Amino acid sequence: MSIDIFRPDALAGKSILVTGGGSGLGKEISKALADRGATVHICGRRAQVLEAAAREIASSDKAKVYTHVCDIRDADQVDQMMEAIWSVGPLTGLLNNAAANFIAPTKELSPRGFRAVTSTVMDGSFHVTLAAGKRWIAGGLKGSVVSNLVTWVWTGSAFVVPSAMAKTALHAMTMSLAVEWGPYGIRLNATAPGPFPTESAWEKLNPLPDTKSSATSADTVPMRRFGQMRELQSLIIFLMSDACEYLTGQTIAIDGGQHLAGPGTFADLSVLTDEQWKAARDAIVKSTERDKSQRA
Ligand SMILES: CCCCCCCCC/C=C/C(=O)SCCNC(=O)CCNC(=O)[C@H](O)C(C)(C)COP(=O)(O)OP(=O)(O)OC[C@H]1O[C@@H](n2cnc3c(N)ncnc32)[C@H](O)[C@@H]1OP(=O)(O)O
Ligand SMILES: NC(=O)C1=CN([C@@H]2O[C@H](COP(=O)(O)OP(=O)(O)OC[C@H]3O[C@@H](n4cnc5c(N)ncnc54)[C@H](OP(=O)(O)O)[C@@H]3O)[C@@H](O)[C@H]2O)C=CC1
Repeated sequence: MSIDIFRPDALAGKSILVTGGGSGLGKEISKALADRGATVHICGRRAQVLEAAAREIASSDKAKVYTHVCDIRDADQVDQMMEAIWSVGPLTGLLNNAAANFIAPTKELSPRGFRAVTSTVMDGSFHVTLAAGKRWIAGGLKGSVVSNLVTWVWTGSAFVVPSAMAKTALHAMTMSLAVEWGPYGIRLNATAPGPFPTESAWEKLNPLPDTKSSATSADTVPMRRFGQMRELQSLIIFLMSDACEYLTGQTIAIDGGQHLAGPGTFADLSVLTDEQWKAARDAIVKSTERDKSQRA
């Protein structure tokens, strides 16, 4: 059956858990999933934040929204949450979105600081993926896992080393389980957003008003702007729908080309004027003509 992902009910019959769905990108994506007819489960550690988010998510549609207070670092809590979810009905999709991060010089990180990030991003996402996956396999059900990663899985990043390490581990999980669980009809993909400003991420990654990193600047994005929520929402709807079930094991960048425009490329030349390009060409031609004049 072909699915038009632009149909308002493209996700009717779907049930999707969004970890960290109480704030930021998770909340906005949850709204879009509910809007397309999915039942949405959100989890996080703060009950009040989740309740407020659930009201917002449900207001955009009649879809059902369930909240779960759960620290995904604790595998037992994750298993209890998954039991509660399955008592309502099995999931069809999981968005690994919950994360922890802050900028810090790596030489200053304590073991607990390192674990605060990696245990949330890597261990936590693995716990939730495993808890969903083993239930899908036992029940003979298909499933779609999408993990919200970052382009540092390809480039690495200074000053956010635990996050870069843990997100890269999930990139490896995505490729590995796509193969191991493909025969069960379980797909794993990931998104790697560029800068989509959210309150919490910007407080932790852009804390100094006068020391802005190029990572959080729109100027470094070839498209010269931040990402818009609806763009990320559309990609996740697509990955959670039945529109392209042959797509698995992929991490898809949605960053306006930012990670391809690094200082080792000529990306910065996009500021040259036509006159400067003409001068550059003249200089190159002169160099070539000198070379030619020396040929036999
Ligand atoms: C491509 C480009 C795209 C553009 C840019 C965007 C790229 C986005 C990519 C990814 C973005 C995100 O993930 S943004 C996600 C942002 N959201 C969050 O982080 C929400 C969750 N965060 C949290 O809960 C907290 O901030 C966090 C500290 C991480 C964990 O809280 P906990 O209560 O578990 O931990 P705590 O007990 O407070 O602290 C644990 C230890 O961590 C240390 N610690 C805490 N903050 C510290 C700090 N700033 N510097 C050093 N160390 C720190 C403490 O001193 C403790 O160590 P000891 O002193 O030894 O005890
Ligand atoms: N914003 C951006 O530009 C980009 C974001 N991303 C990724 O998108 C995702 C969302 O980021 P963003 O919305 O900006 O950040 P937020 O801080 O708003 O979202 C993180 C969410 O994770 C939850 N969370 C954190 N730790 C745990 C835990 N141990 N157990 C359960 N839930 C937890 C938080 O809720 P609570 O504190 O209540 O537990 C919060 O709702 C992250 O994976 C991030 O790496 C990637 C690239 C760019």
